[in-house]
Amino acid sequence: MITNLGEITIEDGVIVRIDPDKKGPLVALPGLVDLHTHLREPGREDAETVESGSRAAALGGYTAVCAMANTSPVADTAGVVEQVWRLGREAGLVDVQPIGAVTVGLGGEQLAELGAMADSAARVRVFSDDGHCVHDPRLMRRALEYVKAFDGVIAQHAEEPRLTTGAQMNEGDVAARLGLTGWPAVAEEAIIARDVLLAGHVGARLHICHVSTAGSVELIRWAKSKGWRVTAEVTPHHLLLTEDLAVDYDPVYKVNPPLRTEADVLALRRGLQDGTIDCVATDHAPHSVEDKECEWAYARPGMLGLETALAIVVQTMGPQWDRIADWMSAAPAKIAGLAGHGHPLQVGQVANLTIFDPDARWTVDPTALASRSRNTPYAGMELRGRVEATYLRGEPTVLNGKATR
Ligand SMILES: NC(=O)N[C@@H](CC(=O)O)C(=O)O
Ligand SMILES: [Zn+2]
Ligand SMILES: [Zn+2]
Repeated sequence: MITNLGEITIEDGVIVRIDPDKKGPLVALPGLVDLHTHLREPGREDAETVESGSRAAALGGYTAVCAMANTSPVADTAGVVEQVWRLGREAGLVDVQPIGAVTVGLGGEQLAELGAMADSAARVRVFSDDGHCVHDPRLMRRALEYVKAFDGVIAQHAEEPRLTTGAQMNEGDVAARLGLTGWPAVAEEAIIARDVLLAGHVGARLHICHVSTAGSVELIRWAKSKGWRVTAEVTPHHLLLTEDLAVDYDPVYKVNPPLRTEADVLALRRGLQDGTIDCVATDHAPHSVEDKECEWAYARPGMLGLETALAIVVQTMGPQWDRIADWMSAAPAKIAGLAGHGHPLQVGQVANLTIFDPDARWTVDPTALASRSRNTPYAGMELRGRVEATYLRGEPTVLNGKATR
């Protein structure tokens, strides 16, 4: 089959020709890769399934997503990660790469069978207790030592739980005014400081999930200057939104780590621009209506991200297409060790790609999203730029802004 996308020609799933003079107004990017997605299956299929989340991902321009382990049962054995991997293949909309839990049941007490997950059909290379912090420093050290043997990586949700008990939003003036318990920046920074030291000591790879504070950016910059193998991600929402949105107690803005201050947002953008932060990851966190549309204190933290990520990154960082290809495709593919993803658009490469219309305007309608949940913080917002088409190994998963299956 030969497909002609303006300047790019695909044949049998491979890019066979690029004619720069045929370049039109649309932007072609390598298929996006999300390092941090919650697909909720098994266990919370009411909020999302591998299939619905895969469709949301394809519509957002993704060709691969890494599925977080905080499912029920937890993805802490070869059996569960293989199940998620198989469900991803059946859905066939994106490559679903399971992340394995670091500890049994995310309990933080006993290492999970990391080697068995690595050797399974799912070939797990990224391990995370996301949702929870691997709190015990000795266990963290052992996890880093263990994955070093097969060049795996520990992705840490950096949150010192003793400093965030009962926390509801960023600690500061706004929380004080609203009467909500604060989640201080130091709770994130203290764990990052500890873990970059551990990663340096062990010589293993550490990845920091959803970096949210200016101080965290400084610590990661310092760790990288030491030559330690540390990478980091930022979410689209932490690049745009601030704590002030909590004023009306709308729990759609409740998220972990919390939305921070304008100064943090600007530091995160600078950190991404100067390479301190390696990539953008969505932390797509679907939650059911019961879990989300209730009082702030009872609502689960988390927001949708897959279908809006690219437009938000273009809005916050500008149309720097080569950098965006790095932040949202090459860098996350490299961190996750995903062969066949993240390569530049060149003749001879597998045709995983995204066609983006930078001028299309659309209004986010939570009920029109492919996700089974509707907890988007961008409801009613007009966004500029939309994914027109997504190709996975040359096959369209999205055409004219609609999923093909
Ligand atoms: N980000 C969130 O607020 N929630 C995530 C967990 C997490 O990423 O820590 C979830 O699983 O809902
Ligand atoms: Zn997390
Ligand atoms: Zn998460």
